[in-house]
Amino acid sequence: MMEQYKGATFGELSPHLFAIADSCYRAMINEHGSQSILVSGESGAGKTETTKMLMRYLAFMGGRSGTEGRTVEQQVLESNPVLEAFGNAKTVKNNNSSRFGKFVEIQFDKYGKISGAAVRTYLLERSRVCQVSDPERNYHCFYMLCSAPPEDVKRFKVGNPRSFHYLNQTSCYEVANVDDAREYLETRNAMDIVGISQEEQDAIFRVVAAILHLGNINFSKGKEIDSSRLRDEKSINHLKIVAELLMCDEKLLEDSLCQRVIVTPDGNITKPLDPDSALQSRDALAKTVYSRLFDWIVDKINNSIGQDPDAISIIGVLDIYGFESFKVNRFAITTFVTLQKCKYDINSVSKHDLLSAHLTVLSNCAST
Ligand SMILES: Nc1ncnc2c1ncn2[C@@H]1O[C@H](COP(=O)(O)OP(=O)(O)OP(=O)(O)O)[C@@H](O)[C@H]1O
Repeated sequence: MMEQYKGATFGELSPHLFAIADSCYRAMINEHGSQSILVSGESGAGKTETTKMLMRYLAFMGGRSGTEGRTVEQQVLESNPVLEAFGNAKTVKNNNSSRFGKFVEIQFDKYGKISGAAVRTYLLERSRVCQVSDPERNYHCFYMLCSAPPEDVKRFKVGNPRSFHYLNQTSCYEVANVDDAREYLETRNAMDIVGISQEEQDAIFRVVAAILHLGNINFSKGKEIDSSRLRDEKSINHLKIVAELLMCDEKLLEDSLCQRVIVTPDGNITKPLDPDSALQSRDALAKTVYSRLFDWIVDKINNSIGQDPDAISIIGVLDIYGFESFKVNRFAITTFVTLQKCKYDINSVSKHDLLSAHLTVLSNCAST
């Protein structure tokens, strides 16, 4: 199919994503300018699969033959299973839904050959780490770790996913035709390929396990007014495990959950948190640690692939978030507020205005 579309005039053959990739590659060569392909559509429409096929076509056109070792394009394609383990989850619409935006930048030299690449990710859905509802699941990596070989389950102190609060808010633990135990081994294998060492892999899964235990820490009222303390022996035990896995001081960890530090010009003031606020600070920590882990993995992949500072042009492929429809959509509410701030009358808003409001919200999210 790639051979058929290679060099064919656009529109001459049936519509195909290879026709788009081919005209994009030719435009880059003939007009000496960088190009971008935007892949958009509803969740589950096939954007991520399309992005992978577009990359295969660009590798077919711009790949180097006879290169020793793994080529840039192979490495980009091989990074997908790692990104999907940490950034994809089962949703209502798609068993393998990307919960982040991805811009793959493929760099070309003056001969039109691929010389480097970079993967940039946007707006990982952090809330999923702590909050998930039926019939959806949390990120794949959590279930993979719980289904790991017995020695790893013991080493990372995990077990049945039903015993973790961040996983048992929904009754969905398995995905049809997906074997989490096999996916765990395949993800570790994919990590080997993208240059993540065994030691680093262990550290990654320690963080994943720590987040699961963090979610099982609960609080009750402390002695002082509006203060909190660990609720019971179970919570104390989970805190100990988190501190051990994250290699941090147990007391400092507890303080960071039960207290808030206010920075003032006259010095720092420590204020206790009530049990509800302590729960919020627990969830905030889990979300922050997870999104930093994700960013670290993306950086690691980029270092391993390698960039070409002398690239003549690039082809970017943007795989954006799939559109979804919720009963309560907080993003839409934020957009509505933004529209009101912009003094729009909501009843006379055109699609174009709505889109620019969405973009304003997106860029605000990105900058905060
Ligand atoms: N070209 C294809 N051939 C066969 N199956 C496909 C193809 N494209 C997509 N699918 C099927 O549809 C599912 C959803 O595709 P994909 O994950 O690419 O959707 P998406 O648009 O990226 O969704 P989201 O926005 O939720 O991430 C895939 O897991 C696969 O089973």
